[in-house]
Amino acid sequence: MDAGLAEAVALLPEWLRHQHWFTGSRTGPIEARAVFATLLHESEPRLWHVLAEVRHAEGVQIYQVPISVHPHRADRLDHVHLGRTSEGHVYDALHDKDATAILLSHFADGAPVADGLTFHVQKGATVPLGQPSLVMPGEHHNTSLAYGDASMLKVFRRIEPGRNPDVEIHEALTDAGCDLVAPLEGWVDGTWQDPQDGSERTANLAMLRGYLTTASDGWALATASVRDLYAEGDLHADEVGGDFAAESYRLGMSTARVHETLAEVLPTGTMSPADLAALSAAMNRRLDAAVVIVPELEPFAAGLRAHFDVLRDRTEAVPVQRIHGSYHLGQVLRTVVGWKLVDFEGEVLASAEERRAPHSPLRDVAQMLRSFDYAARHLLITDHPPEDPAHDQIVYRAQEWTQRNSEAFCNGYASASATDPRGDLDLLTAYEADKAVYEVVYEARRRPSWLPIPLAAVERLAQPR
Ligand SMILES: Nc1ncnc2c1ncn2[C@@H]1O[C@H](COP(=O)(O)OP(=O)(O)O)[C@@H](O)[C@H]1O
Ligand SMILES: O=P(O)(O)O[C@H]1O[C@H](CO)[C@@H](O[C@H]2O[C@H](CO)[C@@H](O)[C@H](O)[C@H]2O)[C@H](O)[C@H]1O
Repeated sequence: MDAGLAEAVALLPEWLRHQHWFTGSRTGPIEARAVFATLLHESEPRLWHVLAEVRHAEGVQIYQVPISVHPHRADRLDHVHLGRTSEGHVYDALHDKDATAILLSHFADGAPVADGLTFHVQKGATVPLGQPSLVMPGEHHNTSLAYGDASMLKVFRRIEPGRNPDVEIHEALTDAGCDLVAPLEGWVDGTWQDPQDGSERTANLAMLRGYLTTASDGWALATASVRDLYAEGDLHADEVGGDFAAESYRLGMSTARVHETLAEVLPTGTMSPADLAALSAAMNRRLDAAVVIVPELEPFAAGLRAHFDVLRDRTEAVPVQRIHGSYHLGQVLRTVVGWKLVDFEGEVLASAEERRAPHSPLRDVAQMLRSFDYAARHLLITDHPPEDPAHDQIVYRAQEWTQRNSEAFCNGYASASATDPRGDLDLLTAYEADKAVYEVVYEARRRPSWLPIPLAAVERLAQPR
């Protein structure tokens, strides 16, 4: 391996430990080695495209880490400085505008860049050459670059062999003419040899899609509405200026339409009674594992199990299809022409196989209902903790807000679909309870101060209906 590259790869473990998108164990030793590296640019900045195999306390994962090397320290990149090697200073290339311009230029070339790295452009798409890139702010699981307001390049960080569901679903919906997502413009494929058994592996590494201008994310809009409600403690959700129910209704309609198109263009099937029993068992297993990680779940376990066990006794099959998979208010953007859905990658803690599997669309609906509950309750933690005299009143208002928006969402969904999601309340509730259990583990690991949100949901869901 190139000596300068080897020195740069040696800097990765300490840096990875602090990246939000690193899903491995942050404590204990981390080791990294390049399984695939391509020199994309020779002179300043030297640009390496690297796939690194990363070993940590909980396992082995592959991460995509493009790095740029400058002979002199670049002050503007101080926040993404990995360290120094004999060749110069090493940076996270995705924050380096010189490097990201080079990356984009490879789409325009339209030819394989090197062994195992191929940039594809969708027919009719324009690559926004010359537009400077900006990393999308926020704590995300990948790194997305906006090139002006023309296109957005999403660079997947954790790489798993096979098609990435985000690319697969954007391609299917774009080809179907669906205008409820940003249109797919291109993608990057990588092929490398598995370091364990030498077999060839291929994966989607990045995705170029149209930039949605005038977009506000659903979480920001919904929580602004909740803030309005909290400020008027005596008024109900339908009486305050920032009522969100009409948006929730429209979001329900857009969700139903995306589900309908996905069912038209991607494979569908059914969950037989035996499959439902297996789903019930899987939900119970997830709960068992979660109770070990978060013992506060224990008092509610029996109540939750009742929702999962109902699925075991079903006698009729349930239709399944590709769905969003990790649906929440942060995954929907409100533009002047309506709601758009983003990020079809599925749940970050789920396996690649689970993320590609077909499910009932009710799973997405249940997840969005959980998100309404999150939006309603998250300010309780910071602004109205239990010791605040207004706490109980605000909790009541939060429940009203959740109920109002959940109903509006389901009404909107039912108006645009042959199915009212409340028609199968048992399955909907089981999915909600399963997601709440997932959230308990997610928050315990990543945002412990938010743990009361899913714990309150678990407590509510554990009561008999
Ligand atoms: N096409 C787009 N146009 C404008 N903003 C977008 C677009 N796609 C995503 N975003 C914004 O970027 C954020 C990150 O994108 P997302 O696909 O969810 O990445 P991640 O999986 O890393 O969270 C989204 O929450 C959204 O606010
Ligand atoms: O966005 P991802 O697909 O990576 O999903 C993960 O992160 C989400 C948090 O950003 C997490 O969602 C949970 O918190 C949201 C508020 O931040 C809330 O709206 C969701 O309802 C709640 O589940 C998601 O669970 C996790 O997989």
